[in-house]
Amino acid sequence: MPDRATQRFPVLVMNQISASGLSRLSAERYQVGKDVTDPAAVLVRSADLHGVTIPATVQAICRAGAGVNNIPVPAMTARGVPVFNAPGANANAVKELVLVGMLMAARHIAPALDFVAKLDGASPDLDKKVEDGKKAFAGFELAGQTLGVIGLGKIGCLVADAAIKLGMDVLGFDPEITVDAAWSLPSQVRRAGSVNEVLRASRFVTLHVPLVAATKGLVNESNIGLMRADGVLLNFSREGVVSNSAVLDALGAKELAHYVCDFPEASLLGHPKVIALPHLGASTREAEENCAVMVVDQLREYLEQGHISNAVNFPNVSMARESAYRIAIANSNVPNMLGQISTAMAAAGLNIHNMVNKSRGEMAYTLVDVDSPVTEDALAHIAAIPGVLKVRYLPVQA
Ligand SMILES: NC(=O)C1=CN([C@@H]2O[C@H](COP(=O)(O)OP(=O)(O)OC[C@H]3O[C@@H](n4cnc5c(N)ncnc54)[C@H](O)[C@@H]3O)[C@@H](O)[C@H]2O)C=CC1
Ligand SMILES: O=C(O)C(=O)COP(=O)(O)O
Repeated sequence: MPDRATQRFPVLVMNQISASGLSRLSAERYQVGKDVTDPAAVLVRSADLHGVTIPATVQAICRAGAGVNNIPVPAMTARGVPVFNAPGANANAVKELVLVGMLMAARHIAPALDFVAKLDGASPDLDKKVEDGKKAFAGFELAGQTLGVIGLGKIGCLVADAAIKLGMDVLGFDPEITVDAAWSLPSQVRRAGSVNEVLRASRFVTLHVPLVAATKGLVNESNIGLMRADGVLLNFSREGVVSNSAVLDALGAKELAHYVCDFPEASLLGHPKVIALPHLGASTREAEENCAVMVVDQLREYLEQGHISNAVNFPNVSMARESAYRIAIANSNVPNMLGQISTAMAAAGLNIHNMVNKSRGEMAYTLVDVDSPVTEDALAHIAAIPGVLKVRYLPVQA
């Protein structure tokens, strides 16, 4: 039987994850790398895990970022595997890039830079060319303009707040806004009743929703025409939230002034009215560190103590340790699971010292501290109960 208290957890790293986070995985307890086999956990950013075989050894997937559309969450839920993310850890980075995007569009920064790059430095009338040329790039100011924010989560709220501070008029829409998010918003943010209302009323519209079935093509052929002809659409959310063909048609018909996005899909490349960045929203040192530290700490708590925080498919669960012998069980949220689990424990001679059970949707999670060591046989009996998805034994390290 392996000594579970001293075993090292193999952690597979699938993207560039900040060393500030990775360094929190001690060499005594973790084996971290791009080539580890039989991983206990996967650390990932945007790598697409759909269609990838995720080994049966995996106990957790950690997204060092916000969006989890690259991860097969329902399949992981069915296996009792939590998918962690880092809510808010990169929100400021995205907010700042949204401000860049608005300013780039309003002040014609990309063509202006292009104009300057093409100037002949040896020309005797360089100054005159600059002064003559600049009128082509005259823009407008953000102050006084209306910004529509669709999705008032971690990023949308920061964008709304920054825009208010810049003197903009902000209109927000989020049918599922959380109480915390609502409290964090400046009182000046006006509430819209629909996406269409935002599109109609705003000079700038910025999207900060996750890519899910309900947000696929949120801005599309049928509603993009509601935007002002001098309007600017910003998409730092996900490519699929906007129909690129609808955008290109609207730009071509002069029914939209600019499309600013973080997703340079082929059809957008080279278009003079498209400002496309290479998915740079979260690519700051600070955001990368924040995300990595957050998910790594959540992972350690999960692997070593069984605690769960910020999993998108599990409830938050924690329980102070009062015994060295802890069992963590993920199971379907159906009747009589706890009864069967405690019966199996009693049959194995285990006395329950303390326990906590929480559920979220179809998933339930139980931490049980017992008074004596747990045998592999007892764990196998619990694992065999129909509806139990994963059982882990987490004894305290000697
Ligand atoms: N470009 C980049 O590098 C980055 C992009 N993102 C993207 O931004 C998304 C949002 O990130 P966060 O603000 O951190 O997430 P969040 O979960 O804090 O906020 C998302 C908000 O969207 C709202 N929402 C969902 N469906 C909606 C709908 N149909 N209409 C209006 N609101 C709706 C939710 O209620 C929630 O308040 C991520 O899911 C990800 O796709 C996030 C970070 C970096
Ligand atoms: O956090 C997110 O949702 C992002 O889109 C950031 O992606 P990245 O970690 O930079 O690959």
